[in-house]
Amino acid sequence: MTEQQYTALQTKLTDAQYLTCEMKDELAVINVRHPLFQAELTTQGAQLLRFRAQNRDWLWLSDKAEYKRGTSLRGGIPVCWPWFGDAAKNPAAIQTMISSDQPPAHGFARSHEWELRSFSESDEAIEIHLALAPGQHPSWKGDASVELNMSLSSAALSLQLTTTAGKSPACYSQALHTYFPTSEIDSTHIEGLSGNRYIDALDQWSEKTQEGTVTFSEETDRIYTVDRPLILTTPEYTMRLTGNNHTAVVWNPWIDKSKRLSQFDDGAWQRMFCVESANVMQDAVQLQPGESHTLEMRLELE
Ligand SMILES: O=P(O)(O)OC[C@H]1O[C@H](O)[C@H](O)[C@@H](O)[C@@H]1O
Repeated sequence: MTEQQYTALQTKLTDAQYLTCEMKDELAVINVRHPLFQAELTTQGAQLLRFRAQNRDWLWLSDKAEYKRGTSLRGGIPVCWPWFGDAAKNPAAIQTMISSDQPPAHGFARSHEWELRSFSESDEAIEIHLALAPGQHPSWKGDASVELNMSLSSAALSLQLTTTAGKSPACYSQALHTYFPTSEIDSTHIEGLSGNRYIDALDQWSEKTQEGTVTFSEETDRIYTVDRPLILTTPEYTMRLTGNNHTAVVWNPWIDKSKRLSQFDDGAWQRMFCVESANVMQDAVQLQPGESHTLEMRLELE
């Protein structure tokens, strides 16, 4: 973020009651200190890093997270857009939009600076609206724009990621890559996927069917078909995850991959898991010029 952008951010927040900003190492951070909940987000990537309400941390953030320009922080909710994961694994229509030989994993939105467009505050809730300006992304030929709305309250955390096609059609995949905390991965499970098809990225991308509850006992990297609310249970909490997406990625790096991950403690796989609200593979989005699509996700403690 340039000095000019940071000054603009400070000016926008001058009259805010519960929002302040500061520089943490290389990144601008917005702190939310509401009587009922607290949060922290970076304008880079429009990444929510922490959310605390009802005496619980709802998101996991790595102890080794680095506030560096051009790199997504490990934890919170990175925004993956306009492709998910390895670009080469995306549908052909998405790959043709990419103009780089070495496209970054999960697209570029998570490592680019976003702009705080507006916010609103009340006794119960705060809304924060951020946007990534179109036309400044060397690795992509598209001209679509993307905006993220965060709705924070003590009852629910909800995000809406809206893409609007420009003058040309848009085809993209995306995910709100949520990191959840747990004190014990062995006692953590996900309900709501039984009987659903999934692609196992760790078994040559073969298709399988989920039988019963999803538990973690090895490295896990799967793209599930979703058709109902997901219930996440850890020793500390039960959370309900809903949305309008038809795919979700479930991920835990387990022991070996943890050692290779950036900003990640070797033992951190025991204390986190990801359930990513996504539109990937067959659920990728196609828009005609001027059309919009919104990916919605909502979290509530049970
Ligand atoms: O390390 P990152 O680029 O942030 O990716 C972290 C993880 O994201 C997703 O869950 C993918 O399915 C995984 O294959 C990947 O390892």
